[in-house]
Amino acid sequence: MRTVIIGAGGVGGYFGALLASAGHEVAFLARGAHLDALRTRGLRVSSPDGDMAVTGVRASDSTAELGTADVVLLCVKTWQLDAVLPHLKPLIGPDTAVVTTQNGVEAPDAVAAAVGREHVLPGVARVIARIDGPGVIAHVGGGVLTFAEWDGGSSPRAEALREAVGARASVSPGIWSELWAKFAFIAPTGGLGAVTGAAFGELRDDPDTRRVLADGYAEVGAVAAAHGVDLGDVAASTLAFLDAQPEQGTTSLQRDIIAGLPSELDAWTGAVVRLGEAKDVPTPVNRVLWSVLK
Ligand SMILES: NC(=O)C1=CN([C@@H]2O[C@H](COP(=O)(O)OP(=O)(O)OC[C@H]3O[C@@H](n4cnc5c(N)ncnc54)[C@H](OP(=O)(O)O)[C@@H]3O)[C@@H](O)[C@H]2O)C=CC1
Ligand SMILES: CC(C)(CO)C(=O)C(=O)O
Repeated sequence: MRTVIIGAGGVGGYFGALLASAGHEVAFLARGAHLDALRTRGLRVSSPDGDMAVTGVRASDSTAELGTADVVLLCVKTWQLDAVLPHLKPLIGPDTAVVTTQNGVEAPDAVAAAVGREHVLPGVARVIARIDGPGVIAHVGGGVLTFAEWDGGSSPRAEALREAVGARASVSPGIWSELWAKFAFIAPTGGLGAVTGAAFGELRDDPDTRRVLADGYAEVGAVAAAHGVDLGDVAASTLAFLDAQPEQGTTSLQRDIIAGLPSELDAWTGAVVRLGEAKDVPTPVNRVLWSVLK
């Protein structure tokens, strides 16, 4: 299988290294010092599951140099998508699958507008990984890529990708519920975490912030329902998920905002408000978080 990874960061570097280590042909779109390091020293991933080192890496800052792919793993941040999408065309053959990994629920539509819906496999990345220096990725935990065809079905190309990634991949008929369920967790938790600076443990233990989170999760559930996705008692299930996370855990949104870096706020909290407005669903908790953070 020929895979092109768009964005060799935490997600792209980790899953790219997994595929390359399993003997698949992998090429990376990268830039700057990271690109130089990939070309000269290769890609290294430190991981509690065992380190990976990929040498002889094919990498470029131009998709035109990478050629068509069976699978494109799209691994840039949401705010970097607009710049990348017009450059996907050289990678797309008749049956190419573009798998989205972005947090939030809007990336599949944005990619479909650029390359055609028939090429898009909505995906969810459950991993904690980050760039630790040029050519180096730190994998902290998790590591499962879930995806499906647009309608939740499987296909020969989805099965081929599942086999290529191995135990760390699954094809899910509930891919849209999975995307929305993760969204229900990250947007309110990320927003409240960014406003307070508190980690998961403190947010869930304080009865007041716990209540704010429960209300924020329920709002995303109502927005999801209005968009045709039933998340059930999402406040209860998402609080249970939060309770199982490490006490010191935080979201990337919180870390990026507090560090003064560009963030995915628009695709997380902003999207809750926007998608709620589109269906006349009030989202007061998320709206306050959005108003403060933007
Ligand atoms: N990291 C994680 O653990 C998880 C992340 N996600 C989601 O996955 C997505 C990717 O996140 P993550 O992997 O953390 O992001 P990273 O910032 O680690 O990686 C993105 C990479 O793409 C590169 N890139 C962006 N635009 C271009 C371009 N035009 N040309 C070449 N390279 C480019 C960036 O380079 P540069 O640094 O130069 O901009 C960077 O190396 C996000 O939507 C995130 O929410 C989901 C689950 C977990
Ligand atoms: C689920 C979580 C919190 C794990 O890193 C995440 O996806 C993020 O922070 O972007």
